[in-house]
Amino acid sequence: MISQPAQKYRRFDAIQLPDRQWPNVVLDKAPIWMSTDLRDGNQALIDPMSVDTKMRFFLALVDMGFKEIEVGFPSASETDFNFVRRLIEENRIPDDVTIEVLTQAREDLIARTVESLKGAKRAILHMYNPIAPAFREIVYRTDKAGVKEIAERGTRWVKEMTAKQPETEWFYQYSPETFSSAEIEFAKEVCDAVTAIWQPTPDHKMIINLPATVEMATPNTYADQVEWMHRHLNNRDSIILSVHPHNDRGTAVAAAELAVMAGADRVEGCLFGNGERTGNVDLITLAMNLYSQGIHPGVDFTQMDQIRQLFEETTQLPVHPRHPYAGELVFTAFSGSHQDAIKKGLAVQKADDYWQVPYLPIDPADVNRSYDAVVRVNSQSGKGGVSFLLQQHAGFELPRRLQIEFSKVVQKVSDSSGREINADNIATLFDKEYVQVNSPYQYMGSHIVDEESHQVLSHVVVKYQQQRIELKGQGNGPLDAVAKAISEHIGETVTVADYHEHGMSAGSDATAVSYVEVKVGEHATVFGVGQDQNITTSAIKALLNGVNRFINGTNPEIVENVAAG
Ligand SMILES: CC(=O)SCCNC(=O)CCNC(=O)[C@H](O)C(C)(C)COP(=O)(O)OP(=O)(O)OC[C@H]1O[C@@H](n2cnc3c(N)ncnc32)[C@H](O)[C@@H]1OP(=O)(O)O
Ligand SMILES: CC(C)C(=O)C(=O)O
Repeated sequence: MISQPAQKYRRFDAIQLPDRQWPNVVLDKAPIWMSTDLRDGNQALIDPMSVDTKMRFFLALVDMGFKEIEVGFPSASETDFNFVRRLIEENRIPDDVTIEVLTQAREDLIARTVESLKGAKRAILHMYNPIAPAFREIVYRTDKAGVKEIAERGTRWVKEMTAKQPETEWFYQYSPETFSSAEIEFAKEVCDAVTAIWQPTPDHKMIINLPATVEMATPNTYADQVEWMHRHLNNRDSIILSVHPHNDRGTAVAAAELAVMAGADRVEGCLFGNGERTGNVDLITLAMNLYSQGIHPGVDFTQMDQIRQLFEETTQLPVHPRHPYAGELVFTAFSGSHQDAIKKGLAVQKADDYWQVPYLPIDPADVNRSYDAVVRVNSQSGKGGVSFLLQQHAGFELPRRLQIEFSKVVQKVSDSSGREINADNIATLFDKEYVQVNSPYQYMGSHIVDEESHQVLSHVVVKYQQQRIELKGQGNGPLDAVAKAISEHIGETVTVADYHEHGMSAGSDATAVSYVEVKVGEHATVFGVGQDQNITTSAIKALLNGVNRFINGTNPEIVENVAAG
């Protein structure tokens, strides 16, 4: 980069439109969409699509609900010509879909284009020629009158040649290419001249398409240009005003949205923003932005993952994992506070209420993504994410303090590996840490006697140092009685600080899970978790597991005491 960019680059001169109306417009319906994936998208690929690949893409676009599809540049290559022929001859174009093809304003190319469409029921013939100063001077070496004449002459050829194929219902689209950098009055002059030749009517409109062939300025500047044309074009009621934003400055989506507010009826673009250089405007983001505001876009991206796969296979281009609405990671939260808010939001979100889950602009289920993928855990995650995954994948509903305790266990593992830890690993870690803790006390069986005095007698058989021993205790409930029995054996008072339980699944396989927070002497509490078909047994196991964890982890000298008998 140079230190004085002003010596090399000029500021773009915005048009003057002080009475602009578009900032106050609220969008309440979708524009007409035109997919140019098979033309502008295709011409930008390293390896352009074959006829078969184009057919696969075309049929997918039809399934998504696109009604206007630019299928190629048939005068440019045999592939595109043959593709158009196949579409027509194999009757692949549904009655409510109109195909479009592009041509330069050259007689031979227009003739070949019209020939490619023989037998089509309906077609949009799209002709373009550049009109901006740099193109006039550098590419055409002509003046304004020269490029206007190219547009007029081309339109006359299109009119004459299409008239000779009356079995097709023809629609004409004209693009003053490089509109974004052209003098606005001159753009109008050329478009009006073309319109005067074609003579559209309100019942049979033509399309005037205003390309930001290269995105030149901020989106509000493009919106001003579009509003100016919308207000000044002749025969506006006979014109479908279309926009074709490119993404050179990374603001094509905003430019398209503001352009529609400024009066555009139609938007041309590509899936995932494919197209020349930095791409055409991304139709998926545009449509989903409308959807997220409660406006149905008229195209359907429910099968988002399949659409992404189709796109990647046919274009050989990867979709960025952060691509709005579609990327692999866009419904995923790693960070603790996000996970916490999402988990709470999902828990209270009602199916028939307005969507308001924090951090998720739309319901992932609407694009066939599952909640499972929403929360992912690494060293930036907190208790919310960990317990959400454990609940989703293994059914455990941890009490709050256990959530806090276990998330530290998970964080230790993810911190030391430096990697994401998935739901299966979390479930395994939980099982190992809290449930399968069979030493020094391994539960073998129990006998609980409920006396009339409301005192409970427990006899718990455990395996301890390779031997079966029986621990006996008396308390005012089964857990209390077992706690007393263990207290006696380890020589420290064991109490139950907190207790939670829930069922794990319905039917004959139903098991109960118990979470017992154990306090030994004056030490900090620890949790144990037990699972069993019998709820009392699950609670006793949880208590033993808590004591085992305490002995193993917190207080090794008790192990020695216990071992010494
Ligand atoms: C912004 C866009 O995306 S526009 C679409 C761009 N897409 C494509 O170009 C893909 C397909 N194109 C092609 O394969 C080729 O350009 C072809 C086959 C159509 C034509 O190829 P060629 O005849 O070799 O011409 P080429 O494309 O190089 O064009 C150069 C000539 O056409 C003229 N020309 C370029 N665009 C246009 C136009 N829209 N209308 C009229 N003439 C044009 C140029 O001034 C130049 O004329 P010159 O030879 O007298 O100097
Ligand atoms: C042909 C036109 C519409 C085009 O692709 C562009 O200007 O980007």
